[in-house]
Amino acid sequence: MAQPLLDVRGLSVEYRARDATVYAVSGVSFALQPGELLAIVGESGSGKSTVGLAIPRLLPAEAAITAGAISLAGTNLLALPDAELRSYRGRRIAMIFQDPVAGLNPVIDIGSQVAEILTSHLDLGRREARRQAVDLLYRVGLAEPERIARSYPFQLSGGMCQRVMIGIATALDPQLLIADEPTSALDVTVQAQILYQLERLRAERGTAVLLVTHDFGVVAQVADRVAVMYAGRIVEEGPVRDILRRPLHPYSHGLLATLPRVDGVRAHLHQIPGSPPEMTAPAARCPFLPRCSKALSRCREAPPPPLEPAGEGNRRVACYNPIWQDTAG
Ligand SMILES: Nc1ncnc2c1ncn2[C@@H]1O[C@H](COP(=O)(O)OP(=O)(O)OP(=O)(O)O)[C@@H](O)[C@H]1O
Ligand code: NI
Repeated sequence: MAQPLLDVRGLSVEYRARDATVYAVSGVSFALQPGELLAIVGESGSGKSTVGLAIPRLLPAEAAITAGAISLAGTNLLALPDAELRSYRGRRIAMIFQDPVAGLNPVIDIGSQVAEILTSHLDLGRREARRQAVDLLYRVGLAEPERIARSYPFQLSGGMCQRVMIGIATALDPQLLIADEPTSALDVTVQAQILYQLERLRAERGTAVLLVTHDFGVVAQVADRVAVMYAGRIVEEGPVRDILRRPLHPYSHGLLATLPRVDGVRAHLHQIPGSPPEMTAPAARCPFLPRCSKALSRCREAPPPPLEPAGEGNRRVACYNPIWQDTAG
């Protein structure tokens, strides 16, 4: 296969607080092709956002990338000088987050905020930037872009603000959009509209999207592939359809078993008995072991590495005793 757009290999991230170190991400690897939408799904604290923030090197000061490599179109982002990295952000890699209002300046009208990203990176006059800003607002599905451009964030709904954020994030046609829980704060109808925007972006502009979510319903709607995270590791990765139909890791199996089958009901992932381990020491055994009904003695010896099950091209599972049966229903 051609060189992937994004290649994350063996990424490990620690947070170093005064009294403890949190091993937030351990040996995470995945690749993303242009125009592909990969979802990272997992419970709160599993390390999803840490992975998303590590890519454009936006982790807080107490975080350290202790192992691994991250490359975008062949360029090693971890070795990129700060000045170059800054020009990568926005231009090649963009991010959107859960709270769009927090990302907007409350005292500047929307049109100026969108125009600002254009004029700061491109050689455009004010008038032309404003015109392109209005175009951009239209492109993200805002019906009255002229009026929206004159509005202030408090005059818009959360869904409209998230559309504006998608417009700002994609104004410069980035190769990669990292979207961290972009719809969690929105109600279900609006959520679907925002997901549709992401879907269009990658279909029409070939933008690769890394979508961080705790919601398997969201994954099922838009992702091509999914990486399931548990306690800082990817426990299973593969095409969404395959994983939904036949999850191999006992954790993914449990997650999907708790998913309501009725459409429109939002599923959350906190329903497997037990809780994830503290991540204050490097894992010496499979982190899912205490909650696993299928554990073998070798699961105590070391965390299982990602394995490619025979006959399951395109899939990886970090488990010595995967489940080989379809989900019921
Ligand atoms: N600044 C920090 N200092 C110390 N520990 C942190 C810091 N940020 C995150 N952590 C810890 O790192 C682990 C991974 O956090 P992260 O935010 O990446 O998880 P997440 O999967 O995105 O969770 P959520 O769904 O709640 O957003 C958690 O145990 C979290 O408590
Ligand atoms: Ni998060």
